[in-house]
Amino acid sequence: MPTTANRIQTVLKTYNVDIYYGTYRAVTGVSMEIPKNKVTALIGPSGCGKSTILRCFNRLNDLIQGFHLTGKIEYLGQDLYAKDVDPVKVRDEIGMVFQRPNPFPKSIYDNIVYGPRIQKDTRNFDEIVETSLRRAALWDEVKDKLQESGFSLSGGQQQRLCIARTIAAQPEVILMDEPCSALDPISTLKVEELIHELKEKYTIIIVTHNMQQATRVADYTAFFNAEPTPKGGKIGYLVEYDRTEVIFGSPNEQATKDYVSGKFG
Ligand SMILES: Nc1ncnc2c1ncn2[C@@H]1O[C@H](COP(=O)(O)OP(=O)(O)OP(=O)(O)O)[C@@H](O)[C@H]1O
Repeated sequence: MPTTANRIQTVLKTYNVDIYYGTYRAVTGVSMEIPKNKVTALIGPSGCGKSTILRCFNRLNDLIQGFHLTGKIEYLGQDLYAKDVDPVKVRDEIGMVFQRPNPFPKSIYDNIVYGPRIQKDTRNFDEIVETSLRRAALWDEVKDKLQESGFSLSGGQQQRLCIARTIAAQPEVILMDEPCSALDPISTLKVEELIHELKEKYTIIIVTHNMQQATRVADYTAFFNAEPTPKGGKIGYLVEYDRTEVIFGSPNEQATKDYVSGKFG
């Protein structure tokens, strides 16, 4: 477990977190630590709360009416939900890449500098654009057409543009919610290679339905499951969290074994 590896620095830590939408408790009792400069995958059957948890890490659920959580989430040792924490700043430090590429209806260049412009960033914008696109492994493909629309790119390029846009805000953590589910196999491979490179500089948490993808990209994997509730709903919980090779090779829990061997999902 990441918890026992003293040398690994923890970036995010959850303490017995329960997450509610109104009176409905979607997720219960999640305690986990996210190690720095590693890729952590969240896997589990549909509805077990993977995206719900992911969105709590950058306070994106705040935008949903009725959302609240109990327990605690710490980011670099600070309470992420403390009253004086600005959720907009949190989202710069903990960026998000979504399932479907969502470039803004602007040029490639303006997509990248969108955040820095709002933040009144004093860095040189040309440099931000080049560095972010290079880190997202897209520079060579777009350097001669920076003023063209982000929509002129292929789906896979658009997703790398969105990753570059996230990088331009200088995040510490990048959250990815099924970032390859709308991409073809070759674009998927490129994004997976990129994830490998990005972890040198960033901490990555990825939700994926694709178990091969988890084994390819993740250092650690958290398996979530859901139990039916008496009221007919489902409640999600963390079953097992360990190094990816343990989760897929010799998990401790029977449910993990069954899930990773495809017995349910
Ligand atoms: N905005 C919302 N309002 C109310 N309930 C929600 C909302 N978002 C998610 N839920 C509920 O919370 C539970 C967990 O959903 P979530 O999307 O986090 O699961 P998931 O594991 O990511 O699922 P999937 O793999 O299908 O994307 C589900 O029962 C879902 O219906």
